[in-house]
Amino acid sequence: MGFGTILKNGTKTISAVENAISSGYRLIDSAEAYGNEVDVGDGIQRGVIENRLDRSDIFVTSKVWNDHHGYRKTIQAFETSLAKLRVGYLDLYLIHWPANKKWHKDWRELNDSTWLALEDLYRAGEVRAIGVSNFSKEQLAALIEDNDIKPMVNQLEYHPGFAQKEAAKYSQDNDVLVEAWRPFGGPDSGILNNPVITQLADKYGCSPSQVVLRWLLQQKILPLARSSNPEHMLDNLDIFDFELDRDDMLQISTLPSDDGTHFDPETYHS
Ligand SMILES: NC(=O)C1=CN([C@@H]2O[C@H](COP(=O)(O)OP(=O)(O)OC[C@H]3O[C@@H](n4cnc5c(N)ncnc54)[C@H](OP(=O)(O)O)[C@@H]3O)[C@@H](O)[C@H]2O)C=CC1
Ligand SMILES: O=C1CO[C@H](CO)[C@@H](O)[C@@H]1O
Repeated sequence: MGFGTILKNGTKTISAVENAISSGYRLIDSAEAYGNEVDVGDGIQRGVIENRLDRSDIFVTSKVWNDHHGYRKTIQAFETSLAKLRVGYLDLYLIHWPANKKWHKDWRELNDSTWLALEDLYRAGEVRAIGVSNFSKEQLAALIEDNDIKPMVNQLEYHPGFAQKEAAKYSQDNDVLVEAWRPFGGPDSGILNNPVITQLADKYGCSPSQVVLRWLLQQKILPLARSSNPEHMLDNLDIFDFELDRDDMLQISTLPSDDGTHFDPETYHS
C-alpha cells in the first residue's frame, strides 16, 4: 500500500506524510510535478525520527516531469528531486508520462533517451528501482524492445470506472508491477458513494474505500491512496483480513465509466 502526496499547502503536506508514516505507510509516492518535494522530505524525516525508523524502512518514489525528458535534463531533474527530498537515494524513479506520437514525431527515441538516464542512475546505485508511469501497451512494448533494462513498475490511472486493462495486463504479463494512481478517482469523484461500492461495503462490513483497495490488490495492483485524515489513513491500511468474491470483483470491474477526467497516454501533453 502506497501513500500519495498531491497535497497543496506546505504544513499540510509535512503533517500528512509524517502521520502516514506513523499510521504504518512505508511507500511514499512523490513527483517533481507536485511542487512539494521539500515538504514531503520534511514529512519523511519527521516520520522516521518520530517512529524510530531508519531511512531504509521507507520506500521513496519520485518522477521526472514532461519538460525534463531526454538524457541530460532527466539526470538534472533527478539530482534536483534528490536534493529537495534529502533522502540520500531514491527507491524508485519513474518517467511520469511518456512522450507520445501526437506531440513528438521522435516519441520512441525521446522515451529511450530518458530511459537511458534512468538506467544509468540505477547502475550507479542512485536509485534502487526504475520504471514508468502512464505508458500504454505500445509505449511500454517499444521501451522494452529498445533497451537493456526492463521497467520494474508502470504506474497507471486505474480505478473503478476507469481501469486501463490493456496496459495493466501487458505490464503484468511482462513482470512489470502495476501501481494504481488516483484509486478513489480523486476528491470529487463519486466512486466512494457509488451504490455498487457502498452495498459491497455493507456486505463485507468495511468502508467503501476498503472495497476499492481490495479490488485493486486482488488484481495484484499496488494502490497509491492519498488522505489528510488520520482515520482514513488507518482505514486504507486495514484491508488484509478479508477478500472480495469473484462475482463482486466482476461487478466492480464492469461498472460503467465514471465522470472523472481521464488522461490518455497516447495524447496527454502538459
Ligand atoms: N503518476 C501519475 O500520473 C499520477 C499519480 N498520482 C499519485 O496517486 C496518488 C493518489 O491520487 P489522488 O489524486 O491524490 O487521489 P485519491 O484517489 O487517492 O483520492 C484522494 C481523496 O480520497 C479521499 N479519501 C482517502 N481515503 C478515504 C477514506 N478512507 N474515506 C473517504 N475518503 C477518503 C481523500 O480525502 P481525505 O483527505 O479527507 O481522506 C481525498 O479527497 C497521488 O497523491 C499521487 O501520489 C496521482 C495522479 C497522477
Ligand atoms: O501526477 C499527476 C497529478 O495529476 C495531474 C493531473 O491533475 C496529472 O497530470 C499528473 O500525472
